[in-house]
Amino acid sequence: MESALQFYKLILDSTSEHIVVIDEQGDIQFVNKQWSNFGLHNECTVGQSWKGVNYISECDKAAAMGDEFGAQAAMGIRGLINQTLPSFYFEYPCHSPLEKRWFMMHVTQFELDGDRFFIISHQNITERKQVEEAIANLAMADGLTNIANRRMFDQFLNLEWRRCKRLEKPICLAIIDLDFFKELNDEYGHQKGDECLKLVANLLNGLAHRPGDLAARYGGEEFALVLGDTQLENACTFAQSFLDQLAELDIENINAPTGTKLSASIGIAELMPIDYESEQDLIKRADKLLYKAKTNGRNRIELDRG
Ligand SMILES: Nc1nc2c(ncn2[C@@H]2O[C@H](COP(=O)(O)OP(=O)(O)OP(=O)(O)O)[C@@H](O)[C@H]2O)c(=O)[nH]1
Repeated sequence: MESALQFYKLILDSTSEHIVVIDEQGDIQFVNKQWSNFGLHNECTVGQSWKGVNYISECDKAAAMGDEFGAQAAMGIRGLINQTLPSFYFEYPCHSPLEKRWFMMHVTQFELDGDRFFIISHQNITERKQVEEAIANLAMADGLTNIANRRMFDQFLNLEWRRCKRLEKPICLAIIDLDFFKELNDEYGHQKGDECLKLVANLLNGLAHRPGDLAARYGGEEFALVLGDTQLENACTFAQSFLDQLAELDIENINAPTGTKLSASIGIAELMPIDYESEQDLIKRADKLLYKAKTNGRNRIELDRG
């Protein structure tokens, strides 16, 4: 009997999952070695001295301190205890100061001599999450310039528009189009054109500092700069700084009818989202202003406040 118990304990201690078993009140009845070790290495005192500890109360305490994952865990476990859920599973981040980590929590149950017990296992799924994040980033980045692509731009602008609406703050959008880029491609080749697009993307990305800012490739030789919670005057300063830096790069475009260097035209619109239907109003305005900058001679900024 003793050796059979030892046998099963060794199996549970050898698995990579962190396992804890609780009773119907939430009191911990068993933990495996991985669970204790995780507590030990993460300054969690419950890991070693788990006897008499109520797991659900620990989740509730974490939830009360603002940990939404603690709240979710407690809700799932209670769902099994109340028999409103057959099993429960969720994924949560658990980052340490040194590394990003994610875990999957899975709760199942068993009965012994009329008593119900609940097995809560935690599995490290960091590698899978990292792959998912990398794929998501690839889907959001422009393949040539590595800045945000159109899809990312659309999502970001929608979120930022809604944030500024809630805050009753203005939002600016600058659409930037390189002048006579066809002439540059035709004269110096497509590869040189690609290099220029990367340089331009770098300049714009350097201007997007705050969490509400985003530089994106909007189309072929068109870029966009979203500046949330920003006044038109400040957006104009950014745009002028971009034109100055582009001029400093001194990129030849010998056949451009307006000069011999690569330049850009910019349309900037500022709107208060609370006064408008959607972010499409902002795009339409910035587009119109870009058209105005093109027809007014290029290498310039046209701006307007709604
Ligand atoms: N090298 C390169 N060129 C691109 C890329 N995407 C778009 N283009 C080129 O950008 C040029 C855009 O031409 P147009 O729309 O006529 O615009 P433009 O010559 O810049 O003239 P304006 O905008 O009127 O000043 C075309 O020659 C496209 O082939 C790209 O990824 N790489």
